[in-house]
Amino acid sequence: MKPFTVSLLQFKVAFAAPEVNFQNAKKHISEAAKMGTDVAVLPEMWNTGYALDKLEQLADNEGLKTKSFLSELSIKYGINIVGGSVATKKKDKFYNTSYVFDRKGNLLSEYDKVHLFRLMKEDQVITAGAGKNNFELDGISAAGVICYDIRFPEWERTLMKSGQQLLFISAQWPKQRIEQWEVLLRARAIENQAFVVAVNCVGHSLTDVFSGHSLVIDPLGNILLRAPENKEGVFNTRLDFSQIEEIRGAIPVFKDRRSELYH
Ligand SMILES: NC(=O)CCC(=O)C(=O)O
Repeated sequence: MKPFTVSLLQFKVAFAAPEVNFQNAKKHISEAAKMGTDVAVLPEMWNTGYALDKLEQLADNEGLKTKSFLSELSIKYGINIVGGSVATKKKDKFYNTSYVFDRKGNLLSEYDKVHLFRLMKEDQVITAGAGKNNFELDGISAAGVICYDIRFPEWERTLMKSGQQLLFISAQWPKQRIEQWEVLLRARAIENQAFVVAVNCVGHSLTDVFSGHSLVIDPLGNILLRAPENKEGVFNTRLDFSQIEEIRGAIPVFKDRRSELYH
C-alpha cells in the first residue's frame, strides 16, 4: 500500500462565530488539498467553539450546512475529510457531531460524542451519542472519537478491536492539561497497535486556552509529528501501514485478550 498523507488542520476556532470558522476551515482544507493530502482532519466543535449557551441560535440544524460544505469540498479537491466535529441541533436536542466524507463526497459516518465533559458543562447542554464511529478511507480501516472520549480506553478498544489501523481524534483540549493529552494518546496508539492522528485547535473560549499540540503517533507510541504550540496551520505526515502487521505479529495483544474476564 502506498504511503497515506494525513493533514492536521490545527486552526483557531473563533468563539461563537460560525461564519468566520467556516471561512477559516475552507482556507485550511484548500491548503491541505494543494499540498496533496489524502485526508484532511479538523478539530472539535469548530463551527461554534464551546459557546454552549448560544447553541439555540448557532448550532447547525440537522448538520445540513456542515454536511453540504464538507461534501462539496471533498468533491472539489478529491480528498477524504474527517470533519472534526460541529455543534448540531437534531430534532430538539444538541449534539457534538462528527461527519466523515470520502473523495467523492459520500458521507461515510456520522458520530455523536459519547462521553460528555462535565468540566466544560457539556453534559448540561449536549446529548450523548451511543453509536460507533468506524469507516474505511481508501481501503484503510479506521475509527474516530472526540476529545474527552480518549480517557475511556475501553471505548477506543471497542472501535479498534476488529483490525482497525488508524484512530482519529478531534479535540478542543485546554493547554493546562496538554501533558495528559500526549500521554493518553500515546497509550491509545500503543495498546491498539495503530496510528493515532489527533487534531487540537488553537484559540480560546471564555474559560479555556487551546494551544494546539496536535499529534501523529505510530503504533509503537513514537511521535511522528507534534504541531507547534499556538500556531495555526496545516501539518502533514505520511503514514506507512506496512509495519502494523509485523508489530501485531510480534506482540499479539488482540489474540491474547481475555475478553471473558473484562466486565
Ligand atoms: N472538549 C473536551 O472534551 C475536553 C476534554 C479535556 O479537556 C480533558 O481533560 O479530558
